[in-house]
Amino acid sequence: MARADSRKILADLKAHRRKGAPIDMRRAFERDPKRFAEFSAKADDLLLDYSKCAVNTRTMKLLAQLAKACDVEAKRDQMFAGAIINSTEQRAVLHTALRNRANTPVLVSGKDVMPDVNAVLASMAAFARKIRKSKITDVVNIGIGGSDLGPAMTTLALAPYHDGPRLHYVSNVDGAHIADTLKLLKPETTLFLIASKTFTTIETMTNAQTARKWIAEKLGEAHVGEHFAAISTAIPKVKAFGISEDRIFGFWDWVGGRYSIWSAIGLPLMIAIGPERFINFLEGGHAMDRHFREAPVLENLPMLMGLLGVWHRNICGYPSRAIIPYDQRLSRFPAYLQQLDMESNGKRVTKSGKPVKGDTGPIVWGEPGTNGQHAFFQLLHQGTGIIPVEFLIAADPHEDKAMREHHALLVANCLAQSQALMLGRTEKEAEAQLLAMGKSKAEAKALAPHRVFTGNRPSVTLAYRQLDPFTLGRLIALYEHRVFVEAAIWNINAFDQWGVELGKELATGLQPVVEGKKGTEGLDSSTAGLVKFLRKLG
Ligand SMILES: O=P(O)(O)OC[C@H]1O[C@](O)(CO)[C@@H](O)[C@@H]1O
Repeated sequence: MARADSRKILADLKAHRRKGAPIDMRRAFERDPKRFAEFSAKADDLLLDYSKCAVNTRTMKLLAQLAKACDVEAKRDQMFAGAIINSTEQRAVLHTALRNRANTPVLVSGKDVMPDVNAVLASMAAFARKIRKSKITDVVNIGIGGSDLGPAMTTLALAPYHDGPRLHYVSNVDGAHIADTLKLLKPETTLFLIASKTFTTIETMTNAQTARKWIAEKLGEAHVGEHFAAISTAIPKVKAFGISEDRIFGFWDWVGGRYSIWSAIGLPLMIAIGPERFINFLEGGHAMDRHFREAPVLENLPMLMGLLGVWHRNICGYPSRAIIPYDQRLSRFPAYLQQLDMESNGKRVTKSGKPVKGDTGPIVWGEPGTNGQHAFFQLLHQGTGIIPVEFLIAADPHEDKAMREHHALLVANCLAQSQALMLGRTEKEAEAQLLAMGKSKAEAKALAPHRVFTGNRPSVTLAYRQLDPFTLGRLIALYEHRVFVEAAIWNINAFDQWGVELGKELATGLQPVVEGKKGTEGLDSSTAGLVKFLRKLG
């Protein structure tokens, strides 16, 4: 089908919503005891419950038609086949090859990439084993964006499996970050991993030079080599920094930074949890790839999440979505998804450079539950706008039986929040409750509006057995593919990030002005005023 069909389906979806699809969820649940069964799907033991979204059978049928009209399945197959789908950079997009545990050939310009993928994985494993057995007690990953968020988030998520040296992550160019980290370390037992796809990112290079100076000052220049290793696609630049070839772990231009946790960028995680568990993590990603390629659209978790994302963004007009893991170890997952989602789909032109009609990526944000409940949930429940929520919850915690009470409370809270968003509380119910609490009729009437919850607010819940390496791999791949599905429908390129360039260029120009080596002439008066103010106080 052509894109004209997709415009027609979008119009049908809008009409369908206007004319009152389900859409009172409370009543829909009362009427249909099978609602959960109809509007949930599983990939093995990973469950997506989307019955608490205001959709019905026709909504899902129209959304499936939209996926067809936008050729989502064909585009997916092109990605897996190594087609040049990152059109502005003329690159294939093959992070899936990095976790291709079936080891089937994956061709880029006619060449199978799997032998190189396997070779890097083997050298990472040998290095990780060596470090895990060595005197190294602390490993510091210096990187930013995709060269930081993935390993940092996964190291925290897999804390129960962490039996290697301590891991530290330094990303910010703010000297406070590396200074506070170095204070915790002994140079003799510290290894620095410099992680940068391009090996030009100014934050990473500045931190790397500071770390290099620290080692040289404390141990002598001759010892620098043994305390550094690097992860990059730019091997000559790494060598010029002074890191020997046997300590460089490469990857390829067909791996985007925010999709690179599966590559050598995952080395710190591998050092933390060991190569075998890292392979389990890759296997999880691969299992989700198979599900994405094989499951029919309405049983396919990434397709469903992508389609619901489009429903909420384009049909319902919700500008943001909240990610709330009821899993403390996923506390950096929302930050990780911010880069994955917003750097991929924060685009205003289509693949052919024309302005997009309608909206693209929403604002993604979140915090772990239950903490968020005591901070911003007020707005989720009673604010004037609607924000779809994505809850994540494990069935089986790692903590021992003595702490089961914690988990029961965690689960109860997670389920209660999605229930409250959906059910709400009417004014009549609020009044009745106040009367039962002993308030007078007049008091109940006055207070009731403050205690009303409009309800009918959408959420999905992702439930899994346990946050182990395999499941974490599945969850990350699920979100990657959801971003892909949305981009395919919006017809945008999810794999470039030109939007980060302008600020970088301007910062380079401003650095000498801030340092006082250049005057403020020609700058806008706000920037000039701020420079002067900061220079005076600094
Ligand atoms: O790994 P590099 O090349 O240092 O880049 C770090 C990050 O910077 C970005 O290019 C954005 O500035 C991200 O896409 C990337 O993950």
